[in-house]
Amino acid sequence: MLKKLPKIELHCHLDGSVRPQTIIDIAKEENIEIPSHELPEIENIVKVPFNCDSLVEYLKRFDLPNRVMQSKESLRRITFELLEDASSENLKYMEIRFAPLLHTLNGLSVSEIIESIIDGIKEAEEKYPIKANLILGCMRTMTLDDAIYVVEEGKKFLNKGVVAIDLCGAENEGFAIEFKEAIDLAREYGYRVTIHAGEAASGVNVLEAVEILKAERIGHGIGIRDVKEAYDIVKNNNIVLEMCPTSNVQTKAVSSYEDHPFYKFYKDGLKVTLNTDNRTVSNINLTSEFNNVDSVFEISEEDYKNLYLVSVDSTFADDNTKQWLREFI
Ligand SMILES: O=c1[nH]cnc2c1ncn2[C@H]1C[C@H](O)[C@@H](CO)O1
Ligand SMILES: [Zn+2]
Repeated sequence: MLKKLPKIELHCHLDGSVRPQTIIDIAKEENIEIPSHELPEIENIVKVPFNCDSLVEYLKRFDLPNRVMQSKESLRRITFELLEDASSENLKYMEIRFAPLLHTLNGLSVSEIIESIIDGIKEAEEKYPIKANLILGCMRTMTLDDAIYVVEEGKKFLNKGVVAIDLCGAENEGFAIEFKEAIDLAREYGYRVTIHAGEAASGVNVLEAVEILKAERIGHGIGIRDVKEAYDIVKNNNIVLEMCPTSNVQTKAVSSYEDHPFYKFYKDGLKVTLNTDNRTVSNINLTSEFNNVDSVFEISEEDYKNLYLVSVDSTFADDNTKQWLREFI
C-alpha cells in the first residue's frame, strides 16, 4: 500500500545512494581499482555494518562510491539511476544532495560536476513523472575557503537545478560559527539553507544553525529533544526537520526506532519530514522507511497526508512545482 502512495524526499545523499552493481560497472568501464568485482562483497563494503557505533564509522561507507564518481558520465548515470529507483516507489520530487569537492579527484571542475548531475536529472525527468533539485554540500572537514568556493561555483546554477546549500560530514560542537561567512554569502546569492545539525552532537548546534546560519531546515535535529531553547526556536519559527530514523538508529543517534522522536515531534506540531538519508549505505528506500516508522508509531491515513503536505511546503522548489505536487494527494 505504502509503495503506491505519492512521496517526496528532501534529504538524500547521492554518494550514499549509488547502486552497488553500478559501482562495479563504472570501475570496469573506467579502469578504477576497487577491492572486488563481486556484488556481495561490494554490498558488504558500502552498506552500513550491523555493529556500526557512530556517525564517523557510518561515514567510512562513502569512500568506495566516491571513487567511481569522478567522471561526467558516472555522475550522470548515478543521478539518473537514483531518480529511476525513486520513481519506481512513486516519488514525485526529490532534493538530491552531494558535496561537489568530493568529485574533483580526476580533474573535473565544480561546474562540470554540477552540469553532469543536472544532465542526469533532466534525463530522468523526461522519462519518469518525477522532478528534482540539488543541494550543494560543504564538508565540515574541509575549510571555510572550500565552502566559499562551492558557493561561488554553484551560483550560476541557482534556480537552474541548484536550490540550496548544506553543511555535512562529521559533526563537532560549535561548527556553525566557522562557516558563517560561507553560508551568509550563499544566502545573499539566493541559496536556501539547510544544515545537518543535532545528529551526532548536541541540540545547541541546531540552535546555532538557526541563529547564526539562519537555517530554514535542519538535517536530523534529534538533539533538540534535550535542549529546550533549541526545541523552542525550531517550533516557534517553523523550522523544518529532515528526519531519517534508520540512519539515526545506525549511527546511534537514537537507541532504537521506538526511541526516535519523529512521531512525538509531529504530534507536538513540529514540521517534520521523513527521508532516507542514504539509500545504499542505510540499505533502505522511502517505502521501507515509512514501513519502519508505521510499524512502531502506526501512521494513519491522515498523518500520511499531513506529512506529505508538510514535505511539499518545505521543498525548495518553485510554486508551480509545489502546486503540481499538492495535486497527487
Ligand atoms: O547523515 C549524515 N550526516 C552527516 N554527513 C553525512 C550524512 N550522510 C552522508 N553524509 C556525508 C557523507 C557524504 O560523502 C557527504 C556528501 O553527500 O555527506
Ligand atoms: Zn544527511
